[in-house]
Amino acid sequence: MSKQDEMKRLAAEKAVEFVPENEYIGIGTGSTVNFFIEALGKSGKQIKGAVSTSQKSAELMAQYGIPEIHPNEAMKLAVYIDGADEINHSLQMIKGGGGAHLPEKIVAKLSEKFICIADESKYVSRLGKFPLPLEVVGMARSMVSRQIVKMGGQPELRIGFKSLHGNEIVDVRGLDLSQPLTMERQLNEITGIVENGLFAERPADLLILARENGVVELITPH
Ligand SMILES: O=C[C@H](O)[C@H](O)[C@H](O)COP(=O)(O)O
Repeated sequence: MSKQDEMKRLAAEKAVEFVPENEYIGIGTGSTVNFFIEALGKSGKQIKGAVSTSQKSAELMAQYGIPEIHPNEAMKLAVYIDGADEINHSLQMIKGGGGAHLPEKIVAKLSEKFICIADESKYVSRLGKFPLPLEVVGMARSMVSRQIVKMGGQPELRIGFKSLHGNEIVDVRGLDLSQPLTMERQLNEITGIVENGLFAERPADLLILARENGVVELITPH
């Protein structure tokens, strides 16, 4: 296992301690969350059910005997566990490297507590090195891209990729993300953008960060 995977596994295993029994929870998407699903399944912890944010996570949950529920069946989720592509010191994030940020944002907003699990390479003082994913309705792709260029960004279509809801993903570099909440709202006002990958309105409440030396830190927003 690579050093980075080892860190992801450590953070994911720690997160299992924060899962309450007999509650509904949310489970995100990605390589870090895959370790979490495995660790939760093997822990023997009993939950009422979990909302998943992708087909891949749902399949893995089934493999480990974790019961799935539809988001519309859950009034609220006790906790949501997910990874991030970047997370800053206020625990605001860029997500959507796997194109799952729309369901992830819905599940995050349904959850009382959002716990992000990550290796130390994801923890940054300023968001923006990782390209920001936009989920875009196909017929608006060019129109949205022109708008993004006017805002100073460089849009790039993720070729051959469709989101869970059949939309396209445009990855954007070069936007000024120094005010993540303002930018999150501004982008979602553009007609044709279904959702962007900034999580500033609903940041994480806790970051479980695994360091290369094997230390796992619990970080709250500051
Ligand atoms: O769309 C994908 C999600 O937002 C993931 O949480 C994010 O891309 C991090 O994935 P990974 O744990 O594979 O780095």
